[in-house]
Amino acid sequence: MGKKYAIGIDYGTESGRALLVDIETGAEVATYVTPYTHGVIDEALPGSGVKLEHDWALQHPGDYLDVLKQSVPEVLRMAGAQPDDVIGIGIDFTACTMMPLDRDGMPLCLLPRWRDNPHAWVKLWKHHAAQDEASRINELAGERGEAFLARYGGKLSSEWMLPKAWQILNEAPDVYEHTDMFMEAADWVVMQMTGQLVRSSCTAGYKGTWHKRDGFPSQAFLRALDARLSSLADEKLRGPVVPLGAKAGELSEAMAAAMGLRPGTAVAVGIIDAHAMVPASGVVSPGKLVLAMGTSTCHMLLSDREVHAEGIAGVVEDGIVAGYYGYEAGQSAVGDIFAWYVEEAAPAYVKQQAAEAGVGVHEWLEREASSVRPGENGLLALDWWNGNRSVLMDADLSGVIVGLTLQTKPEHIYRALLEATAFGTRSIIEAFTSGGIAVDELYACGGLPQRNRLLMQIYADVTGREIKVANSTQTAALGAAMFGAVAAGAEAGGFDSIVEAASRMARVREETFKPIPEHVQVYDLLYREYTELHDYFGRSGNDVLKRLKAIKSGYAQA
Ligand SMILES: Nc1ncnc2c1ncn2[C@@H]1O[C@H](COP(=O)(O)OP(=O)(O)O)[C@@H](O)[C@H]1O
Ligand SMILES: O=C(CO)[C@@H](O)[C@@H](O)COP(=O)(O)O
Repeated sequence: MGKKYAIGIDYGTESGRALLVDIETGAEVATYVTPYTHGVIDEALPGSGVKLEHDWALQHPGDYLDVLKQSVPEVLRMAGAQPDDVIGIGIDFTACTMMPLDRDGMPLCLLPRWRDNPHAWVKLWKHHAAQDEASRINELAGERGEAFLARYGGKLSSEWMLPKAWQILNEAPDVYEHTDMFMEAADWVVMQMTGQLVRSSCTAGYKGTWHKRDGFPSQAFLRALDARLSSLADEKLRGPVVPLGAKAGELSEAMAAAMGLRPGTAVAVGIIDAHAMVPASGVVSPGKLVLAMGTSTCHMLLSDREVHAEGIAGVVEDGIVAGYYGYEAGQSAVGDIFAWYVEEAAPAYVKQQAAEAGVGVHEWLEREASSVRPGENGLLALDWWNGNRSVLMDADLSGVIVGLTLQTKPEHIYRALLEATAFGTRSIIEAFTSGGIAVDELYACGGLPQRNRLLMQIYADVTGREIKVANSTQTAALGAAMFGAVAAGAEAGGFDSIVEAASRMARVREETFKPIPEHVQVYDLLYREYTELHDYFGRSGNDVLKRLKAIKSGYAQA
């Protein structure tokens, strides 16, 4: 029998990547990235040029289909694989990345009547303009003692489905009215491939406030929020919610032709990108915190107990691996903060010296920052460049750096930003442990661990824990491919469970990052200061960040 492959397609923030994986060995045979033509739309709509307000982040659904049509044939070509060799496809996606569809499943933004209306477009996970709606949902759910709230750490994020759908209703009631269904992009792409309306229990559970036994928030709650919302769950979020690991359907004739695959190939239920990385890091049992580190960081943990605590962005039964409660927490910006510094704030001489040294700006800054000892830069930063998703769950917060002097150098600031994200991760670990969920080991995956060794050493030093690193550089795509192999099933040459797939296809590197005791000591002191600053700016010690935002928003509305 010839080789059998699964394809994983990872839909990130800026691009989509297909990965062809050998099912027998987990070897990553070929990978191809298709950048989204329209990227992240955060200033003006393509075509019409309609301006967007602060905190908006949209995408073009056509870009997702381009990934299927370009990246998939390309990996087959690169590997010299035949369509019959591919037994399953899985996709992972950023979430909550949602869109309004008409009765034919067409995204409204693709229809001439709606394309000039920003609310007709895909709202990307980091669209943060629904904070008012999120705050009101949290307030009312708290007053009514709604059971769902506790599963989301006491606060829904403005990134989640409910605030985003309500923002559409508030600001564009005609778009809301015309919407037949709201759908996660992950589910929409699966529907394009298979023709089946299937909602993933992972996206619905973490981002749609859906629960295995209780379903979506009740009609009574939705009505109390806004009478016009009362049928949201029954109508616009309708459709079967299907568990992870299941087959969503089979590749249609038309899509098989477009993707260069065999019609009937098994297609898995979609999964959130970060969550796909858990089994792809070899983690299928409790106590192992997985840090999916990229543009943002998501922290995932399995447990056999359900607890509710501040700082846990979501707990979903069977949400990652069947049989366990899957916990998620997260930082809305990590790599994005470093990118901001490199692109917007690093002085020209840094870029010039990096170019002269023949290295990238990140690499140059990493090298310079490596010779700064912990605490030596005299700086401390709060990692809220894109708001705070755990522990405070507040998109209106913004970044802070204290301790700047005339002697401060770019590498000092860069290091302070790396450290700030590590402190943010430590506060999430402490939220888990003080909530009663054990964190015994740390696993890192995603794009960052492979790119920045200093960052990983700082994480080991700040957390005081050894960090294992997933072997794959495309952890999310590997996880998606593993789910594709499970959707195909053992009879077709795949697997019957994700646990089996992980034992065959996933592994960690031999090298780990170990904490350096002297660094740990200094970072313990600095973490105490971080916590002070965190509570001062984040827990109403001083609302200056919100007042600044209000003044800024005044200009946007003028
Ligand atoms: N050497 C580096 N050091 C720190 N951050 C980096 C480095 N190279 C890239 N980044 C950041 O990593 C992020 C991309 O991470 P990746 O995991 O590839 O993407 P995504 O999270 O969208 O899937 C970007 O925000 C980028 O700025
Ligand atoms: O919110 C989640 C997962 O819950 C992610 O999709 C989101 O943070 C985006 O992740 P990336 O950093 O772009 O991989």
